[in-house]
Amino acid sequence: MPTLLWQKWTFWKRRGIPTDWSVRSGQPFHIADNDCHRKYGKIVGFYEGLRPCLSITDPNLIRKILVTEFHKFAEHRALASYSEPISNGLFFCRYRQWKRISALHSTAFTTGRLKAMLPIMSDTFERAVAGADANALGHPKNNPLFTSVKTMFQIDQGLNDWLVYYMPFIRRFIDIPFFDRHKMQIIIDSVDHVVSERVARDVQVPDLLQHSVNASVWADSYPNPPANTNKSFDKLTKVEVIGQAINMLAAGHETTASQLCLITRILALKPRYQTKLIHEIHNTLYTKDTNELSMDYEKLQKMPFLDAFIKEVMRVNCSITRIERHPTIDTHLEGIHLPKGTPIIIPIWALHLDPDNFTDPLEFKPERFLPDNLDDIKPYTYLPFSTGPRNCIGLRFAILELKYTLVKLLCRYEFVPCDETKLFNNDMAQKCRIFGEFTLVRDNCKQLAKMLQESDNEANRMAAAELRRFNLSEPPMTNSSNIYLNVQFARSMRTHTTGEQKMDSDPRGEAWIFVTIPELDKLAKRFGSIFQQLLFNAVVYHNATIDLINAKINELANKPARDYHGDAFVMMFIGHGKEEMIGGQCGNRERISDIVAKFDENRLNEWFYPVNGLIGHVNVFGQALSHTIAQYSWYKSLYQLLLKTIKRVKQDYTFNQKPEIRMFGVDQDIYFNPGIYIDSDSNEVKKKTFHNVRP
Ligand code: HEM
Repeated sequence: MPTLLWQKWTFWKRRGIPTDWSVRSGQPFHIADNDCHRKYGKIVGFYEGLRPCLSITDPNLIRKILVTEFHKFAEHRALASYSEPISNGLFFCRYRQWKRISALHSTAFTTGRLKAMLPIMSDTFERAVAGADANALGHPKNNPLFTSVKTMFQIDQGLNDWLVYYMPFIRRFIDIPFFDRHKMQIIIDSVDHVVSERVARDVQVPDLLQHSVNASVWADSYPNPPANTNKSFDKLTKVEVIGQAINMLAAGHETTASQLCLITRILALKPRYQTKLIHEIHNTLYTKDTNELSMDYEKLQKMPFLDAFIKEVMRVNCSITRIERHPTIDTHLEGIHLPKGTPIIIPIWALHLDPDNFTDPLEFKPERFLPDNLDDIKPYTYLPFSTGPRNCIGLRFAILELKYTLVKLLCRYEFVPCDETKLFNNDMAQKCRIFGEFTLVRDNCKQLAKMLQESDNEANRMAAAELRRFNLSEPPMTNSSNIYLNVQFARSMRTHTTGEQKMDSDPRGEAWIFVTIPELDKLAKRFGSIFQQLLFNAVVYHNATIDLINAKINELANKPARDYHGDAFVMMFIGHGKEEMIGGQCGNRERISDIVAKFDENRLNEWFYPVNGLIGHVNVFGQALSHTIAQYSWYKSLYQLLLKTIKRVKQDYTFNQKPEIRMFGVDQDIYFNPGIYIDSDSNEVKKKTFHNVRP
């Protein structure tokens, strides 16, 4: 026995392949897969019980497995048992059956068919939206089909799943179903009913199910078989038609639904993408003459940002996080001997998060998929739908469905976070750093953590934990040269005089930072970095003279308002600040208040202008600011400067909202509103929502 175990569990070691010995069971696949590749590299072995499995993120090997040597690696894992009708579905069936069924479905998603499906999509969308309005989806439990389809793939890691994965040979003796029999029966009955109705009434619906029905022997038997019926052997049987239908329901429902879910969340949390998409919708689908929006298949293909956005969503959140191939014969892969049936895992999520494949893989950056950058995507590193002969058959349909639904939704709704919206972990960490950065004093940090902890909001409690963790870190981040600030939610900006202004354009606007003395260059850069992370186009003018400042201000003053595409404008002067003058060593001096005066409210009023169409009204405002730095620059350290600023913040709580940056100028303060504020009545931390005006 020990020899047998030794023999089994040294399978990968003997082939010189690193082995992941972590206990994978209990962990979601995508996490276990990602961890193991980050730790051991691109080819990693592990064991499911005694069975050796190989996980691969090497693009060259992936190409071989999925494309060039597909015939050797064509099988999926036999998840469904033979007694389950879904075992006849494309995804689950064995290679021989798969070849026949996939050939019959090869024309299921041609452009012509997709176009024919658009009216069905439209109808479904309208009904879904009507359902949402009437709260019909508020009680999904009342709809057994909906609940069964939705929960079908929620693998509960119960005994059956465990046996299927770890002791598949047991199925030779007992029939172990992979899917819940009761739920599956509900789906089977519904599909059977629909198909029987269609066949009996000889109805043709331009959808996928019809494709299977038309390719079946079943179709020939109701009610009058066509005279020239081709009764060839390759037709689908009744159980195969049902198998396809359940398969498509399962493969097509949760996958697209979960993408749409994440899309709405991203849009709510990163509103700049909402603005960008609306712009593109407006530019592509809006016809000025008729004042109408019209969408069709071709137009949807001509929206590069929409395409890139959806691709990036599917990079960070691929619905299917790993695919598998099992060799159909004993074979070799780059010299590695693989016995027939060895599970080969291609962990799509780990592939998408590999820094070798995508720079800053945790950052959400749709720009990676814009046409100009597509060449940077290495082949076989981005596989949300897999690739090769056995890739997702519904790929084109799914993308069309996502694009269509998203555009329709954006034309009607704006997505805003609500109290239940969980922040992304990444955002959370950054948010906490912001507080850490700007509250500085550890007691403040603790106080804030306490307040967040005590609020009854899950997201706030997570933020509290992160904040505490941050607060323990040594040395304090405030002394680091890298300001790590990312106010994802900064959606408004205000100063003493302007009141709150919407600020969610992309970019938010311009930030011009003039620094007049070389000793303060570093500080200016840091503020430049802050504004950049606040999504401004930030420019730092080093060695700025008053002449340069005036020249830039004149340039701005003469720029037509319509040429300016941001919501906010910030000008910051960093200099000696002595007697509220700016200039220092670089030349003549000028009172900051004189510069500010050039940007008085009257001038700014000209910058408010309406834009007709989808976007609604965009408020553009500019504000000249000078900053505490002008007054406190002799502290020469941002840390001390901010300490001073915080002291002022504490002294002067004019607004009950906790500003992320509050800068004291000669006569202006500035607030970036991240969306979190302290409610003065309840003293709770709350999240604020802003509503854009849409027609
Ligand atoms: C965002 C949506 C979707 C994603 C991310 C997705 C992804 C995938 C992936 C990764 C596979 C595995 C391919 C492989 O093993 O190499 C797959 C297979 C499959 N998908 Fe999709 N899918 C989506 C939507 C759909 C839709 C809408 C349908 C049908 C209408 C569909 C039908 C199928 C079928 C039938 C298979 C099995 C293909 C075969 O084994 O030949 N999928 N999908």
